[in-house]
Amino acid sequence: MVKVAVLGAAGGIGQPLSLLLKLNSNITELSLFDVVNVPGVGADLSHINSDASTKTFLPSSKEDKTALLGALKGADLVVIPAGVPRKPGMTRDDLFNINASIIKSLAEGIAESSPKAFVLVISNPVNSTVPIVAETLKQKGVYDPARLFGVTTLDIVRANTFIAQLHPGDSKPSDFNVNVVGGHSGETIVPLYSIGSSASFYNKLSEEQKKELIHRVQFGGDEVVQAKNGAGSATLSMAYAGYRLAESILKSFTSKEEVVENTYLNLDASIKGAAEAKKLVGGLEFFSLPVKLGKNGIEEVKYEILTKVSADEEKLLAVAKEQLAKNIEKGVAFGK
Ligand SMILES: NC(=O)C1=CN([C@@H]2O[C@H](COP(=O)(O)OP(=O)(O)OC[C@H]3O[C@@H](n4cnc5c(N)ncnc54)[C@H](O)[C@@H]3O)[C@@H](O)[C@H]2O)C=CC1
Ligand SMILES: O=C([O-])CC(=O)C(=O)O
Repeated sequence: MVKVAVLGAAGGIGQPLSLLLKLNSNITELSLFDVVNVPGVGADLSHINSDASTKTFLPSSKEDKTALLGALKGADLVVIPAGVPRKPGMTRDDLFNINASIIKSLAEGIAESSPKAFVLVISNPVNSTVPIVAETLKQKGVYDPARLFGVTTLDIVRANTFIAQLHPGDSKPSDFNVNVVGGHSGETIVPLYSIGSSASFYNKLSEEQKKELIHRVQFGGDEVVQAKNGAGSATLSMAYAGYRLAESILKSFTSKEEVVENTYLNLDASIKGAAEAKKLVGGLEFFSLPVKLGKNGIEEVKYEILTKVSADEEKLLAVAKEQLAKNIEKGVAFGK
């Protein structure tokens, strides 16, 4: 029995993400929460003849907390794409003022109704919203850092696609699983193309092409924001990426093989490898890195990758760390 709750289920990401989750045979119950339109989304999905049951929860007023608490009750995994997306000319940090309080109130609901759930945070700015959730759960005395995941999977998905596009004929996107570390906005996103199966392809590029490729991964979100021209940001590719992380987590419960994904996590000393990682990232409390997944959440941080980076990547990391420190501080201060 696996219950998954989607908070913000009627949105641009929430709808296709809920569709993908409805198709997952490991999920028995899908719980859809939003402040608008969610009954229609639920009715539509409920006709699909996959086995997960579908329930919807819509608050009757701003003060009504029962819908959220009902949606979350007994949830094993909670995915949060609730909040506002960017318009052209905005940074992810510009979303902080609106999304920070949305995230905080949702985290309070989680603390009350599903304190043991795995929480996957999609809402931007991820660099700050994840610390907000951590602080909120800490205050409520239910925080387990191994169960909190900032969703940065879209950066990896993009990094794989964009390098393959530079080598048409001799590679395809599915050949790659590029490590992208750091955070999830602009220069805090650091693709480590020099490591693993991407290295030989990356090394064939000119210096100019390398720079352009890294910039494209760091600012890939802007491409979609501009193309949508005021109608929002990435939703379909994001639903795919969020689903990939959720699916991997569920798979890790029963898999005999190691399941590893990248996530923006709290480098808390209770997690194996986190103290080593924290030292390597200059003491930052949050950072996206590959982690080993399992029944209890994040079982181990694969920090070794940080010891293998090239001199150029080291420079990118220095910039990322400086910006991340500010984003984390802002989230922690708000969460408190
Ligand atoms: N982590 C990542 O890689 C990515 C993150 N995002 C972020 O995801 C968020 C959602 O994006 P979209 O789905 O495109 O936006 P959207 O506006 O289409 O959908 C957001 C949904 O959240 C709902 N919502 C608002 N307040 C709520 C609350 N208090 N409780 C529950 N639901 C609430 C809205 O009613 C709406 O249905 C944005 O913050 C966006 O920046 C987007 C793409 C990639
Ligand atoms: O760019 C945005 O605002 C949405 C996002 O996080 C992404 O597409 O990576």
